[in-house]
Amino acid sequence: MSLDWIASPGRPLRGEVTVPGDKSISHRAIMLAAIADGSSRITGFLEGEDTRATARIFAQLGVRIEAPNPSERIVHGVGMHGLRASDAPLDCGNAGTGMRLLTGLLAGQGFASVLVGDASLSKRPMARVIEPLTRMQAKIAAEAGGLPPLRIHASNDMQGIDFEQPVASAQVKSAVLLAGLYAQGETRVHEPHPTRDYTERMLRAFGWPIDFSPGQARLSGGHRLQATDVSVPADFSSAAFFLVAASVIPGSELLIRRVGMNPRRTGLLAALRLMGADITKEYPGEQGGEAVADLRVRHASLRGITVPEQLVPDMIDEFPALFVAAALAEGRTVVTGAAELRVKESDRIATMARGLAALGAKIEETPDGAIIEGGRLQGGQADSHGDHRIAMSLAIAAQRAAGPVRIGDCDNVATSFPGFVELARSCGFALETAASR
Ligand SMILES: O=C(O)C1=C[C@@H](OP(=O)(O)O)[C@@H](O)[C@H](O)C1
Ligand SMILES: C=C(OP(=O)(O)O)C(=O)O
Repeated sequence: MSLDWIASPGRPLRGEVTVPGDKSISHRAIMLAAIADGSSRITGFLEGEDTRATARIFAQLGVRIEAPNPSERIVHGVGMHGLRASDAPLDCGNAGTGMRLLTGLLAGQGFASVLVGDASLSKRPMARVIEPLTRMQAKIAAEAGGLPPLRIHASNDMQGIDFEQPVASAQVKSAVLLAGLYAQGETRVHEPHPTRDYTERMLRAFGWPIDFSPGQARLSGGHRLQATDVSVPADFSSAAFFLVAASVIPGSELLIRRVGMNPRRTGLLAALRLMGADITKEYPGEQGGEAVADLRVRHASLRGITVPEQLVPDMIDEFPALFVAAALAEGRTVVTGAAELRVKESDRIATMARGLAALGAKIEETPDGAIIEGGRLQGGQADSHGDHRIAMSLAIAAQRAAGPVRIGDCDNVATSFPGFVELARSCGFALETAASR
């Protein structure tokens, strides 16, 4: 039985919130710690379904992982060649990041693996990783159309490549770099636009020689990783829902604590500020080698903008929330260059267009974005299509609707944001859960 949410017009948001650990960093921390020499302690680990699936997979591959406390893992690394075959398929759940990065990491092992996922992940394109990995001599079979399950055969003769990436994707870049650890010679990746660089930064933290700058990365195979402790900052993408919610609900003022501020993640901050948002950065610092800050957000009257295309990769997961801000702003917002949204957990252009239209918004889909006329929202029914970010975005929209909104199929929020309902309520959201009808 799945869960619906009933979200109602809310009161001003007030107080302080701390959102869970970064999903991208948590996946990578488990992966690198698993193939390092020695034991690594991960703190701030995201207890989400996606990252727990990745941890479970490494346990299946013979890595001992302890969980002494919530959000903490001790990973007893088995070294570069210590992973062992699993008889059972490796279930990545809902996680594109898990599946794509694991495909790269497992491509150069001396044993075969099968990667599977849930209904949503089973529809997501994997050819984008299979193609470069095949050029590196990996042997990977997919279903028709390059879809999961992926059957990865043993390969002991991976070769480095010089890869010109057609789409800006940190997952594809990371898959190629992780395969490059096991390849002979040099692996180079060039991106059409810089994307999040967590794999590169974490490889360096684990002692692997790597050269990288925005838009390019280069490493050679044949080294080893040394265990290190990883302190995971709070996920900007989870903070994003509170940034938008407090911006659009009159009378709100929220403080969001110690949020990861890697510039490849904070495009939404720039977009919201262009719209007139009142968000200030306080106490900038560092956590686990990443920039962090407290973010203070106060309600402001937002106006529509044309979202600069160069911001798109830096806010790729934040468009569902941005669409809500746009639907409540004065004037027109235009999004272009964001066709990647169509191959996420759902087609996020279509699901947001449908969801917001059901609440009376004027929103027109385009092949690579949307045109949204700001205005008023009404109550009604909207479906998240099992997509965590759509569910949370619609819950924000409902805080400004004229009546309650029933949001269908919200279980998957636990993939990235366990505890969202409780945290949202604690600062003023009107949000109830109910069994699906
Ligand atoms: O590398 C990562 O951790 C991620 C990269 C992005 O995907 P793409 O690489 O497909 O753009 C993002 O949407 C996803 O949530 C996490
Ligand atoms: C796209 C996302 O994640 P993934 O690709 O890992 O499923 C997301 O969290 O918005």
